[in-house]
Amino acid sequence: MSSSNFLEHRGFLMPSKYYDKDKLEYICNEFQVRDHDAFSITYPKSGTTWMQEILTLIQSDGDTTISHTVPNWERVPWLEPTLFSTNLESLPSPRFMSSHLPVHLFPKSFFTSKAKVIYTVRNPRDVLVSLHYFSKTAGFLDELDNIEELLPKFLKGEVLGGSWFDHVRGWLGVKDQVNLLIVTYEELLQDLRGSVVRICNFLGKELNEAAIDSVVENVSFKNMKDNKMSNYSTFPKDILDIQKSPFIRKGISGEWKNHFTPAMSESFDAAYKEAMNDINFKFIWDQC
Ligand SMILES: Nc1ncnc2c1ncn2[C@@H]1O[C@H](COP(=O)(O)OS(=O)(=O)O)[C@@H](OP(=O)(O)O)[C@H]1O
Repeated sequence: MSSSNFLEHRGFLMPSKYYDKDKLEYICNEFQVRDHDAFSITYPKSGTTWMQEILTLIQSDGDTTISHTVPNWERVPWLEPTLFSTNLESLPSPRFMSSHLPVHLFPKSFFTSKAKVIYTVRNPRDVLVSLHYFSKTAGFLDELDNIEELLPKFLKGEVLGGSWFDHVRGWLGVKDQVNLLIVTYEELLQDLRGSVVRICNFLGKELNEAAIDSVVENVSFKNMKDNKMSNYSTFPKDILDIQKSPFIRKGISGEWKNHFTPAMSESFDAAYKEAMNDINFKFIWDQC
């Protein structure tokens, strides 16, 4: 992943083709968040697309018409890239939007609003593996054959999204000051129904049992993999070529164990411990 592919803006690294500083500054300083907005925020490869699907189906009371006819990037449109054309300002409330932004670049108006953030986090070891496969798919990333080469770059934050540690620490740092729900990818895997109910409660959205059943069924790995409006098969191939590696690829936790050597694991653990030492929050993967 050559650094020349990236735009670096105040610690945030994104493909220079699809991000620019002016837009990032506009989003941070001028974008007007509304009280009824809800944002899905993620570090890349942490469950973004999964959460987009969950939010779409919650918003439609489990009706699949939209999730089967409108691509995910239009259903829960992106805040910061220049790649997509949705005019967020003209969308009616309540708006559901997606973002990879670190907290220090997020719209300032959010912090004085009643808007909500769902922050989805995933074991960074699995994020790294997922990113490795994504680099085969994404035309804007240099493919790295070897996860071993990617690991030091990931630990230094020289990858898509910048530093995982800074991203997670930043959002955790405001969790008691704003309307923020932390959801882990691993919780979604372990208890999808319970997680959907928790998200509904957070959003103040009442769904009956049948609607919840429909959300859970339609956001399953298999159904999303088969859904052309979620699996990126309709996306321009020069940007994402899912023939090279599927976007909805494996969908499990703990895959890192098949890819990390003991030395890689040791170096990851040491960096993790140092960066997350003073965080007063235990993730599910911290217990094992
Ligand atoms: N329904 C469902 N169930 C389980 N896992 C799922 C699901 N949908 C997406 N995924 C997995 O999420 C990974 C992609 O992450 P993101 O959507 O955050 O990628 S991106 O940041 O938008 O590029 C990627 O993970 P890996 O399989 O580990 O590569 C996807 O397979």
